[in-house]
Amino acid sequence: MFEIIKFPAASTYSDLCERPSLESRSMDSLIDAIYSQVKQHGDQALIDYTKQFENRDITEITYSDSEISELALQTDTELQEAIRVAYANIYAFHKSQVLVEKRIETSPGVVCWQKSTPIDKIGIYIPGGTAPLFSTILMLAIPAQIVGCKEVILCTPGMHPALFFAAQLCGVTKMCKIGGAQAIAALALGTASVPPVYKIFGPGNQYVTAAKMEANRMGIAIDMPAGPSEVAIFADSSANPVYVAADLLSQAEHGNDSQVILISTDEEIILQTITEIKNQLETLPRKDYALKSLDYSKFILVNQEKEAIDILNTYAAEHLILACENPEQFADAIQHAGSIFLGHYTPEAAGDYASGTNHTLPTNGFAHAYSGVNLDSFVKKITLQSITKEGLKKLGKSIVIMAEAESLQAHANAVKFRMD
Ligand SMILES: NC(=O)c1ccc[n+]([C@@H]2O[C@H](COP(=O)([O-])OP(=O)(O)OC[C@H]3O[C@@H](n4cnc5c(N)ncnc54)[C@H](O)[C@@H]3O)[C@@H](O)[C@H]2O)c1
Ligand SMILES: N[C@H](CO)Cc1c[nH]c[nH+]1
Ligand SMILES: [Zn+2]
Repeated sequence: MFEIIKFPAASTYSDLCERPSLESRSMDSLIDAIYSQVKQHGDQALIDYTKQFENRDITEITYSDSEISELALQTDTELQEAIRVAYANIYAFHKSQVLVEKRIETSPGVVCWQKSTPIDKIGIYIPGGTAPLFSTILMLAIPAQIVGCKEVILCTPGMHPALFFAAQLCGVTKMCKIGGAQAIAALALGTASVPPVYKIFGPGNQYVTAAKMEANRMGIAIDMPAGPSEVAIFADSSANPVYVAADLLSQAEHGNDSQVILISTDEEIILQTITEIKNQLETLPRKDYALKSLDYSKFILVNQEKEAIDILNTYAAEHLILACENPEQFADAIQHAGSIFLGHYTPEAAGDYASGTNHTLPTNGFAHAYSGVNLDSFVKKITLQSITKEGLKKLGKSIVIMAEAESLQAHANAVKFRMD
């Protein structure tokens, strides 16, 4: 579990960058069955699955407004204040991402621009199987609130009062008592109680992820194929092993299949971090999850920073912490990662909760192609253009030549007739 891999002697890039395998094939028939039951039996299927998978009895699918208010009020006042602090920072960072309209005259008399409009109906999944991740509500409902999504349907199997407090604060319009693949199927297909949505957001376990992929195959947009949480840390000799160990454990405690990786140019830092992990594990309530995911962890000793950079760019971590002397310079060399945390006082937990950035990020190497959730995830961008008679006269010749070369005479005519 705590074996040190000496790079490059012992391993190839692909060995080092391997993830815990996700059992997606074996899941297919379960997901098909869940979708087909939800399609046929609607709310009743949701009630039955909630009993079967969670041993929870529900009679209604949605919470009433008064239930939400009563449960929200049970949130500890100190926690309410902490959530408000996080809300303000997340709001400010996401508000700064609003599209500023720019009209570009691409050629004389030809003006093009973009506007963004909200996705009217979205579903947000908030994991609640083993930990009530109310912070994820802030990450998904605040941007939706900023852009003005009309309906925000939240599904969670969790019951923590802060889930209800955060949902109220962020203007969630409907809250459902359901979790797992059945909740995603309900958002995709719609039932009497759950409206079908255009896009589904949110992380979750392998059942949730597989159900989101199925929704995507049906033509419903999803934020990204999110999977088990992961963190990679680069630590040089300036790093503090107590902090590094705490950061690694902060992801390892998420779930059995989380993956944590430490890369260092200093063997002593790795050894001290391993000792610290063992110490800190002793008092962790979720020690069992952390221990399991440490099975997938890697401790890699490199000779120079360049090797670390190459490994990290191949791995494309969901979170990358740079516990080194020159984090800005190091970050400049990173091309693939979900979110980067610079310096000894920037733990990933800050971004998980309250610094302002979004914590819904691409895992499993998807950071090679996907961005994390941001304001753009909640809008569509519409392009607009306006051309004057003079503008069309000038540009028209090129359009006609291209249209005729593509054998599309009607396209050419649409321009020609206006030029004549
Ligand atoms: N990538 C990210 O941004 C991110 C963020 C936070 C959490 N996560 C991940 O989210 C996950 C949360 O998982 P969780 O399990 O705690 O909560 P969850 O809410 O995702 O899943 C719980 C649901 O799974 C369903 N389920 C459980 N066992 C089942 C079975 N045998 N068959 C069918 N359905 C079953 C149940 O319906 C239950 O409601 C973790 O893996 C964590 O790492 C990822
Ligand atoms: N680290 C998780 C994303 O991978 C997000 C989270 C929520 N709460 C704590 N952490
Ligand atoms: Zn976390």
